[in-house]
Formats: sequence, structure tokens, C-alpha cells
Amino acid sequence: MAMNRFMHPRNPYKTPPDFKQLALEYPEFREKAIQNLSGHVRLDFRNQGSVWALTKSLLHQDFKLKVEIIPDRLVPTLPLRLNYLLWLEDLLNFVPNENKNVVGVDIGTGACCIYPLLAWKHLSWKMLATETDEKSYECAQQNIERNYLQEVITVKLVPSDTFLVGALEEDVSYSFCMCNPPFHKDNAPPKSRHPDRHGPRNAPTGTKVEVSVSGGEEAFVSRIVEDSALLKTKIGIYTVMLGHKSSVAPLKQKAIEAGAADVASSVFCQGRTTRWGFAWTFHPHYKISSLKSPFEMEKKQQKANQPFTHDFLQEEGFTYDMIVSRIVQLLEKLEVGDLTANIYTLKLKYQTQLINLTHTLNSEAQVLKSTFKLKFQNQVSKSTLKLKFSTRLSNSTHQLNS
Ligand SMILES: C[S@@+](CC[C@H](N)C(=O)[O-])C[C@H]1O[C@@H](n2cnc3c(N)ncnc32)[C@H](O)[C@@H]1O
Repeated sequence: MAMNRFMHPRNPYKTPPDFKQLALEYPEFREKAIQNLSGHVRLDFRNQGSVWALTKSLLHQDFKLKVEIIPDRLVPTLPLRLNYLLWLEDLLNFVPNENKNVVGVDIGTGACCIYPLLAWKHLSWKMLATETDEKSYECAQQNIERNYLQEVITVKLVPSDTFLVGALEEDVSYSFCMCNPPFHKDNAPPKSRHPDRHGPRNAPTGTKVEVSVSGGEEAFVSRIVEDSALLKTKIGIYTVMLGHKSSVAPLKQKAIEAGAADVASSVFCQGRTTRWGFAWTFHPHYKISSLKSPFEMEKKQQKANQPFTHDFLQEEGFTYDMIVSRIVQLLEKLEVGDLTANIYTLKLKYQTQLINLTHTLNSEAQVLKSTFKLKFQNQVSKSTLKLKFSTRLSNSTHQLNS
């Protein structure tokens, strides 16, 4: 689960599900589960039936949803579906008064009708879903009825050249639209992966009509962009999920050329699968580009966790007193908000001299470590003396800029 730390922070599957518990509760899951001698339960993700047993059991356990799909159809995995929905929830924060009465559109809902079902159960969003494949449409309709959700989810069978125009209700304004398009080009062999990347761990699922389309995802989403240029603000935020990072830039360009006021993108990481989210809007006040993805936030946090380093240059002719006063100056910058006094004692050794410093810091944050870690690396011969220190506060790591 290499990329799980980059999952959306509110994704319930950031903590992996308890397979033992699922095996105890769900016979269908138990049938697929593999138990080793020490009692550890695992699944063979290369087996399509196992992936379906997991999805079905989790949908029931965590969302009280009963679902069925026809054989050979795409088996949705839940961490990825939730990462997309939670990103949408973040995007809707840019829409004034949008947290109530959200109505979304799912283009190509598939046999399971996974996004509308989760959108209602997890986020209370009403949904209009479309589908071109008759069998998937019927199965999606049955899943809606099986869960008595006809009042809040509608599925429409549409012609294959319909995307948004012709599918929407005339008198409704939609908060967003979403789409997990067929990723692959018709008849194209799958793109080769970088040799350093692990192969996919999950069994490939889905019929040709679900996973491939003439021109691939770029052509498919281009049609949605074209429709959006006609519909403009009838939909608040247009979004799609992409299977290839290389599709993001050209589609951004297309959306901007179509007159979008702002665009945003994100990365969805879960297990060994990475997908990309792309959004655009025609509302000039929805500043969606300012939303940072969990991936970017985690990277930023990792950078912030680096200890602060300050170099005393030999040419400064530093003395003991000079170093002490410089440290005090630097520490004074550590003020956070308003203020409760915290006292820190610093014990440092510089050459043969012991520096004892008691310093009062103003900080409202609770300090996890009672002393700063300061380390002098005496590199006089290299003409610099490095001062390294970091302080961990309860809600963030503070860095000083010299
Ligand atoms: C990759 S599958 C996604 C299924 C489901 N949304 C999911 O995430 O598991 C793409 C779906 O889009 C449907 N589709 C293809 N062209 C479409 C169109 N023009 N309008 C609506 N659905 C379409 C396919 O039949 C297929 O079910």
C-alpha cells in the first residue's frame, strides 16, 4: 500500500479494512479470503471474484448498500472512488452556499452505479447518472431500486454520442459533474509502464465498451469540454478522472480555450493505483485552482519537517557571543499567534565551551519536545559552522528563516 499515505485525509480506507472481521461477517468474502497458519487473512487481488467480494462486503458493512453486478462488468474499488468524491467535496467548498442541496451528474455510471450510491450514502448528494450500455443501465437501475434510492438517484440511458447536452434536466442547475471515462484507445495495446513501477496488483476488470473508446480518454473528455462550453454555468464545476497523467495538460489547454474561468487538478493515490483528477469552471468567482491535493500537502509537510539549518560563515569572524546572540535572534522568530509563555533550555556545545541558554518563547501551541535539538557541526576547516535545529509543535512544525 505504498501510496496510501497520500490518500485523501477523510478517506475512511486510509486505515485498511479488517479482513478477519469481514470474513467472519460475510460468507461471500470468507469464500475468497486466504488465511495463513498464523491466522492472518489476505486476498488474492489478481482474482476478479475476490475484488468483487471485497467491494460488495465493504459497501454493505460501511454504507449499508446492497449491490449486484452482471458478470464481466467493471468492479469498482472503493478507496479510489472515495478519493474522487472527497476531492469533489473539497471543490464544492469554493461554491458559495453549495453545501446544501447538492445535485451532481455522473457520466457513465456503470453497472454498479457506484458513484451515485456512495455520493448519496456518504455525502447526501442527489445524483443524475447516465449510461450508454443497455445492460449496465439496467443493472444500475436495479441497484438503485434494491436500495430504495429512486427518489434521490436517477439513471438515464443515453445515445453513445451524448455526454451532457441532451442528458440534463432543463429546469435543474447542477453543482458538479463527474466522469470515470474509458481510459484506453480502441484496439490500442495498454501503454507500457516505467520499468521501476510495480505492475497492477488488481485483476483487470471491465468489458471493452467500459474501458476503451475511440481516441481514448482525451477524445472522450474533449467531448465533455465541448458540451461544457455550451452549458457554461448550468453546472457549477465540471470534473473528470483520468488514467494517464499525460492527458491532464492538453485537456487543461482545451478547457481554457473553451473559456473556463479557472481549472484545477489533483492526484488520487491508493494502493498501487494512481489516477488524476481534472476540474474546470465557468464561474469567475470559484477559485478552484487554489485547492491543494493531499499529495501536494504531504510533500509540503515533508519539506516543512526538514530541520532548519543556519550557516555561520567563517568570514563573519564568529565568536561565542555572536553565536549566542544569533541563536536568540533566530529563536525569537518562533512566535506563534497569541501567546502563552514557554521556556526552553538549550544546552549546546561549541568547541570546548558549553552554551547554556534559557530562552522564553511565546507560543500558544503545545510543544511536544521540551527542548530544541541543536547540533553544531564544527566544520571550521570547511569555513562554515552549521547550526541545525527543529521544533515540533503539536499542530505543525515550525521553521525559521534566517
Ligand atoms: C470506465 S467505466 C466507469 C464506470 C463507473 N463510473 C465506475 O467508475 O466504476 C465507463 C462507463 O461509461 C459508459 N459510457 C461510455 N460512453 C458513454 C457516454 N457517451 N455517456 C454515458 N456513458 C458512457 C460505459 O458504458 C461505461 O459503463
